[in-house]
Amino acid sequence: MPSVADVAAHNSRSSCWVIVSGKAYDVTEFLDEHPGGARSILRFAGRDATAEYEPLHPPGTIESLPKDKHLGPVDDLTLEPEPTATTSEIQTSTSPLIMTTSAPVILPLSACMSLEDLAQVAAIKLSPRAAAYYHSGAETRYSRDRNRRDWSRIGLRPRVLINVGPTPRMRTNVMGFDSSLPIFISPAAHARFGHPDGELCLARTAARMDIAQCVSTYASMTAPDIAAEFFNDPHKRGGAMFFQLYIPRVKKDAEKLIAVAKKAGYQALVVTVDAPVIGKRDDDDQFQALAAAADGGDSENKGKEDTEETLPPLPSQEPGTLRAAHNATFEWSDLPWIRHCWGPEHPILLKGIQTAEDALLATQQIGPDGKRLVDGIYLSNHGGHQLDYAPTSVQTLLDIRRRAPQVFDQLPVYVDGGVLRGTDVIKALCLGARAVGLGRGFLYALSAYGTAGALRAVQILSDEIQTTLRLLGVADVAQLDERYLDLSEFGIERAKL
Ligand code: HEM
Ligand SMILES: Cc1cc2nc3c(=O)[nH]c(=O)nc-3n(C[C@H](O)[C@H](O)[C@H](O)COP(=O)(O)O)c2cc1C
Repeated sequence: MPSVADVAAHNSRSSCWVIVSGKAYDVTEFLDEHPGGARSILRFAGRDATAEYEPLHPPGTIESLPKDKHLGPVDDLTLEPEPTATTSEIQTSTSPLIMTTSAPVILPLSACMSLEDLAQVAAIKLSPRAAAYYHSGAETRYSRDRNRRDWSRIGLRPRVLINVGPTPRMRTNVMGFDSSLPIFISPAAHARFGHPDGELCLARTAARMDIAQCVSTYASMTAPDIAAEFFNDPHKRGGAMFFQLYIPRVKKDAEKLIAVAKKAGYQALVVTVDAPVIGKRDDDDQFQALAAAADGGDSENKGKEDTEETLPPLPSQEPGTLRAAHNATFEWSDLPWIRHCWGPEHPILLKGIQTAEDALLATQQIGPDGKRLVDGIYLSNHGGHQLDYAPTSVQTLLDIRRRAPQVFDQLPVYVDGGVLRGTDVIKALCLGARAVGLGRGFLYALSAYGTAGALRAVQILSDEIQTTLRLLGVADVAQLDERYLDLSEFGIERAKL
């Protein structure tokens, strides 16, 4: 049984032991294989890494190391774990607060009237590390910010004196599954950064509010545990469970992920195609660098000034890290392989389509059985996390409408990016989307108030969608179209009456 002192003696790249949940592991050989990069582990060489490791990795992750690397329980864990920079008040150069308030008051849930309110509570509650991760955007953050802005550049044109009845119809079909609302939960990694129940909060919300949840490959809980929470929820009214797949570098790993998702009962596969490499998010990278510096640098360079020799590589230059962990060779011709692994019964969506050209190509992918390989396209720029200056979903919707309008007749189109209001959802539907996903909206809601926060977010959106429909004079979301929009800010004028 190793002692804390034994572990502390293995504090370098040449011999690196860490403690996680009271047990010691030899991670020396694993360092260069770690998708989060060697440096993120080296910071904890010879120390307790639980606080950093735990919210990021699903249970069972470190247990998958070869058995001979399990060194057993640490016998004198009476020592207080060292505080690490994870919990300190590190702020990146852009201080990524979600929203600034002159007086940071935590609104009670009952007083949260919008998703912005929930985001404001989250901004106060989230650790700086989590705020950096959730709020970050690629490079100049242009795409992230434009996502939100573009919805506000579209005006609404209400028709009056129309009897829409007391409750306009909001139900729709999302990937073959009935949904109480034209919204769904976009896949987002690391929900346990925001709340200890992480993705389970969202699974309960999907089940109880009868909407779909798309679970990330990098969820902080296992895909089977999240699905079990959804399917066994005692208050379940409906909903659906989709699995989001990043194609890993090793094809066999993709096959394993798909097999696990199928076995767990996931009902649609959402293949993310905009991430052959992870985007350059300065806030995130800077946070990690500041945290390492606050800890005194990695064990080999502790206390030393940054010099040409000691300067750590940029995250993308570390071998095998997250930036390079995805399969950069995946292409259209691989879709039959994905369909083969996933099987014919359940739908496949491509997430991250950003041009009319690719939307059209998606409709043209035909399998050996003569059927379409893809059942829907999902327009997204990944919340501005991937390619900076990539188009917003509004721009891509307009691009498809102008250059390949037949796409809308051939495949259902889903969108996300910058959506926080019922009016945003309505605008997307008017432009031809079937349903709209929210990423940060749900991350902030669960970070603010766990399951109750996420449930509240759906209630708010439902209320806003319903109010908007009534004020527009529309009785059913299926009746929405471009006539209800003012697109003059995009240079699109209406024909004469
Ligand atoms: C015990 C010490 C460990 C620490 C401190 C640690 C830390 C981290 C950090 C900070 C990231 C996020 C990197 C980013 O988002 O930029 C990460 C990602 C990752 N780690 Fe670890 N890790 C540890 C062990 C492991 C082990 C043992 C495995 C697998 C056997 C693993 C698998 C992964 C994977 C797959 C990711 C990428 C997906 C994700 O972002 O969740 N990690 N890790
Ligand atoms: C913190 C965070 C994590 C994300 N993780 C994933 C992921 O694991 N897989 C994925 O396909 N998309 C991921 N996305 C992108 C979302 O699915 C979605 O496209 C985006 O959040 C929509 O923009 P919004 O956050 O403005 O709603 C993530 C986005 C954020 C903000």
